[in-house]
Amino acid sequence: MSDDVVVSLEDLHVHFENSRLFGLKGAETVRAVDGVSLDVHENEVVALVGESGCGKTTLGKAAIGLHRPTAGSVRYRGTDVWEAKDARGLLGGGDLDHDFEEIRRALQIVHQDPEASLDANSRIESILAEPLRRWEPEMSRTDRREHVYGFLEYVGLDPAADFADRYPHQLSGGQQQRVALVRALLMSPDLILADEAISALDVSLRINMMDLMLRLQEAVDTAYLYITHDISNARYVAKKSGGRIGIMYLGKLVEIGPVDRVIENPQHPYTKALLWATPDLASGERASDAHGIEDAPLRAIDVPDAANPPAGCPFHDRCPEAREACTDEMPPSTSVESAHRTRCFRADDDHPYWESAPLPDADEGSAAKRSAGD
Ligand SMILES: Nc1ncnc2c1ncn2[C@@H]1O[C@H](COP(=O)(O)OP(=O)(O)OP(=O)(O)O)[C@@H](O)[C@H]1O
Repeated sequence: MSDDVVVSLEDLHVHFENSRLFGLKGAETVRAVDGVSLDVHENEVVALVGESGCGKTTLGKAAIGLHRPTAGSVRYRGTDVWEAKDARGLLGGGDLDHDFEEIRRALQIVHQDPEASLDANSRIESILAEPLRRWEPEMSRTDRREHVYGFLEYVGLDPAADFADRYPHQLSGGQQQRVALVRALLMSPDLILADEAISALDVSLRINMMDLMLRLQEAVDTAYLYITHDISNARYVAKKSGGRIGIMYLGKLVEIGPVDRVIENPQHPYTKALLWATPDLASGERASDAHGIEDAPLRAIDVPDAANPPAGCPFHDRCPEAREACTDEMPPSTSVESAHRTRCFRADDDHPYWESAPLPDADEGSAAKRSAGD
């Protein structure tokens, strides 16, 4: 992993004010992202996983400058993205190292639904030439076409001239997604937010698409923030690229680290629950077998309301290891081993957590086991 950080999130919060009952009962605040710090390095793949509504998309969009933080910061190579945006048009661009146009070009997105993201009324060649016209105005028409055709062939849309001449609806979902990927790559981005980029594709095409994304990543030197609700996919892309996996729960990044460490030595009880629930992508085995977990390691199945999360650690009401201490405050980010970090008191052997009482219906067996170990 390069030491150069492309995007840095520091104590990032993105909150939404939603009106309740059509405005009749005031507003509620959804803490979609609630205090996340994360650095994404050059050429790195960071796969973010979590249940629906945990804030993955909001975090990803904030990381590429599409959501303004409620608090905290998003920096591109050291420049505050929103300072750069607000400085647009100012004389000297606010004296920032990177202006907003440069940042916008450097941070790209590939959406879940490629058809919706491609202009239905334009041919593929025109869709792909447009960013080049904008960002490489010096490029001749012939060079632009050569560039576009080269990329189309590289992603398997061959003969390129044939695909270039089609409209998006004349392509399959997998072909559309490859066009969307090419469009992002033509900007020579530093980071691509791939938001559930394969989940709309047939299962049989998903591995091909993940492999293609990784091949392109190496070819054009970009980093990926890869968002998925499926830990098997996250593991696949992170493992193949030597990247990291981050686990989100109700707006918090509860665990992050190199893929093997997170998968083979999960620290957060929520990560263990996700692994338990997920059949292995390659072998079809449940990870639970590897961890020897017999029953679902959860006290409650339902995810709490994002507008009204439990106090303290938001996972405590589902966590089989929860104790009184977990109801008071959110655990800090604690290092388990070099780059592997978790936000759980259990990572700190000296934390008062170990002396506090297990919650009434928590898994007393595992709590007692730990006490005996002490
Ligand atoms: N523009 C918005 N206005 C109000 N609330 C929003 C907005 N966008 C997201 N939310 C809320 O913020 C929370 C996080 O949503 P987000 O889409 O980031 O989660 P996610 O993990 O990406 O979920 P999914 O996998 O279902 O897309 C959810 O409770 C969602 O309803």
